[in-house]
Amino acid sequence: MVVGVAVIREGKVLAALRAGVDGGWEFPGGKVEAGETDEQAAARELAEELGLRIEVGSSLGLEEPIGEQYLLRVYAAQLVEGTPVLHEHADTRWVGAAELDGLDWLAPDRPFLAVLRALLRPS
Ligand SMILES: Nc1nc2c([nH]c(=O)n2[C@H]2C[C@H](O)[C@@H](COP(=O)(O)OP(=O)(O)OP(=O)(O)O)O2)c(=O)[nH]1
Repeated sequence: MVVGVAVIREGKVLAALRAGVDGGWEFPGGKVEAGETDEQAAARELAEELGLRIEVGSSLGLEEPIGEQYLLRVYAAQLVEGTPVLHEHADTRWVGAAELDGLDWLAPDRPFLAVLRALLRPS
């Protein structure tokens, strides 16, 4: 299982740019380790990758395959403390609902965008 985290602050979500040839915009996070819950993995990865303290909330509800070995779940989270420090990513950006489709997301992430748009822009 891979967990991605949609950190939401003031109506925007934090997108992170994975560096390298297979790069693209993603939800920061990573693989869930043995003995860890999704939520623990999410909090650990956000501290390691970006130096952020978060409060992990609900899953966005979908699971999307990443290749043949992994599934991606994305969790909403609130920022408790910190500003993003780029330990592994090439860039980060706070993105509003209207700007979500303009980023070049990794393919497994795209189905989550509609759910996220509704969260960012409650009707
Ligand atoms: N973190 C993250 N990974 C994603 C997303 N979408 C997506 O396809 N992936 C892929 C990219 C990677 O192949 C894989 C995540 O692996 P990773 O290398 O970040 O995991 P990790 O931090 O635990 O690192 P490691 O096990 O390779 O040391 O999932 C996403 O939104 N967030």
